[in-house]
Amino acid sequence: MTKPFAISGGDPAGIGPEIICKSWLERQKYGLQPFFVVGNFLDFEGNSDVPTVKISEPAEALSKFETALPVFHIHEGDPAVAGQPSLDGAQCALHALEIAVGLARSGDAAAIITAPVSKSQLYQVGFRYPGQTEFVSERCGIARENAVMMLAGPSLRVIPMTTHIALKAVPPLLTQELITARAEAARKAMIRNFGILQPRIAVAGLNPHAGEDGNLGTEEKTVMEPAIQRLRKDGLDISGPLPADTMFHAEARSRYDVALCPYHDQALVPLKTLHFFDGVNMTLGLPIVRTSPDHGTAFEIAGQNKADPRSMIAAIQMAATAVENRKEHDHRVRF
Ligand SMILES: NC(=O)C1=CN([C@@H]2O[C@H](COP(=O)(O)OP(=O)(O)OC[C@H]3O[C@@H](n4cnc5c(N)ncnc54)[C@H](O)[C@@H]3O)[C@@H](O)[C@H]2O)C=CC1
Ligand SMILES: NCC(=O)COP(=O)(O)O
Repeated sequence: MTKPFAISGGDPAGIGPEIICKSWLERQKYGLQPFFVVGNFLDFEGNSDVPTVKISEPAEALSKFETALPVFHIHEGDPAVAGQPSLDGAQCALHALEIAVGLARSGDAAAIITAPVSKSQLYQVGFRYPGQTEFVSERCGIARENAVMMLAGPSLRVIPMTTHIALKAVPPLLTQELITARAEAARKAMIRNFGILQPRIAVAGLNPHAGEDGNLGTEEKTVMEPAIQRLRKDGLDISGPLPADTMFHAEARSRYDVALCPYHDQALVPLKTLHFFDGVNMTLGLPIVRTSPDHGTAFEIAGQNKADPRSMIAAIQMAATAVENRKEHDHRVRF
């Protein structure tokens, strides 16, 4: 590994600084690649007993990482007050995200790991994206509607085919084109990021009991089945639409590598139930590697030394896995 990872600091009033500092403390135990954090130096200096060092070039992180947490200082301002989000903190989070993506795009960072942001705080400072997934995708030249979110833990990977939208907006968006695009993205992502050369994809139905043969909703018959059949003809190992209530127990999970779900909570409820403390959010289809812990800012416990860093550690580890696998498997995938 010749380039360090960039971690965008997230909302500085949340648990981001704490889980980043704790991850640095655990760097040897978990064999973490060198990383640096992008944010306001003051939010990390004195945040805990972790030594910090200001860097002005990402490459400096490589030599400094063993003895201190390297901070790429990009935002002037007072340090945030833990648990009290502010507009200045939201600006800092947004600025850090922008810079970190740029460093990954330019190749100065080997990957980007994003600490949690508060979407409602970001919306107050002009952020116009559903989430970081769409922001990072657009910065990489991919239209936001083509951004693909995946959450993954040791025993489950899920892709919500629609993300941060109201439930009533889901059925009109669930088209054959969307299912096809998400399935193709899933297939490529399994190969290039995880080295799963023949990925098995399962698709959850939209309605209870996957529509009960058209009696509890028709989207399965009119939209989902035709899309899945065509994908199967094209050579994908894809099953469904499956009743969502019975596809997440252990034996069912052993039959697929990734599950596509029509809407956010259908995917994230099983994932966070199984893997809240070691789940990772990864954006698929990007020229760069972007991962994130699966949880949010947890303002109510910020600054109290209660935050569990394992999801952040898993996000750093998954980024390293993806970087390595891409070297070996990217040539297998046509973009
Ligand atoms: N990747 C991201 O940037 C994400 C950001 N969010 C944002 O986070 C904010 C808060 O969202 P919530 O729904 O409350 O979810 P949350 O994940 O921040 O908190 C849910 C519950 O889990 C606890 N928790 C979360 N992370 C923890 C950790 N590492 N260790 C110990 N306890 C932890 C919290 O204290 C709370 O009880 C929202 O503004 C949302 O937009 C939510 C999910 C992901
Ligand atoms: N529910 C997942 C989540 O909020 C993460 O979103 P993103 O900001 O990574 O797009």
